[in-house]
Amino acid sequence: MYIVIEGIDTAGKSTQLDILANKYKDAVFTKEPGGTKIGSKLRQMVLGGEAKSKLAEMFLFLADRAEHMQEIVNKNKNKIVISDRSMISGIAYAKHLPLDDVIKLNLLATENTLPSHVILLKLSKEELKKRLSLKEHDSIESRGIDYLIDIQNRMEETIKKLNLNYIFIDASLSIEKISKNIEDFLNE
Ligand SMILES: Nc1ncnc2c1ncn2[C@@H]1O[C@H](COP(=O)(O)OP(=O)(O)O)[C@@H](O)[C@H]1O
Ligand SMILES: Cc1cn([C@H]2C[C@H](O)[C@@H](COP(=O)(O)OP(=O)(O)O)O2)c(=O)[nH]c1=O
Repeated sequence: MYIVIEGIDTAGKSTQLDILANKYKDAVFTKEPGGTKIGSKLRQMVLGGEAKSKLAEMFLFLADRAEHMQEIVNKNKNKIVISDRSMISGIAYAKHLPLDDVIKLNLLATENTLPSHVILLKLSKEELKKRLSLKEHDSIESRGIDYLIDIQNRMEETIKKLNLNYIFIDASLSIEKISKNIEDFLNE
């Protein structure tokens, strides 16, 4: 199983991953960007906002993704792998490029491996505003509310287009309800 949890910043991914970590003690928990040795360097570079070119930024994420796929996901095929973000973020955040082109680049980076289960936590604009106001922003988050809602829509579109096995969950439900929905989905 290769399970990914997706959602824009503050959707509640880390909160649900903490709960999953208690339930799936033998699973491999990982993240993009930054799940590998070189990935942690790429993460620092990309989230620090050093890249002036949007294309350069996307290729840094793609380099991270290729290494992560080979070293973490593919090397643990006999285990449950649960990842904070995936190619779905990669495709959705590369908003300046046509969806089909970015999908092709991402499939190249992942050697066509797709997640077996996708959990998308979806925020309303109002809830997103509330949550962002409580948080210190990195260079990507500080691009704004409408930007992030657009990304969320692109995540939905990507998941449907790739024909993935998914659940969309209202991220403003209680933490317990969300966790129950996730559990039911993974046990289907
Ligand atoms: N279901 C929820 N209802 C209300 N607040 C939540 C919920 N899930 C998470 N939060 C809060 O929202 C903020 C962002 O959650 P977090 O899990 O860090 O999101 P992400 O990892 O997606 O950025 C945190 O302050 C967290 O406590
Ligand atoms: C995986 C990925 C993330 N991102 C963005 C989404 C986030 O704003 C940021 C890093 O995500 P994340 O690790 O969720 O940050 P945080 O620790 O602050 O929750 O990078 C992309 O732009 N492209 C990508 O391919």
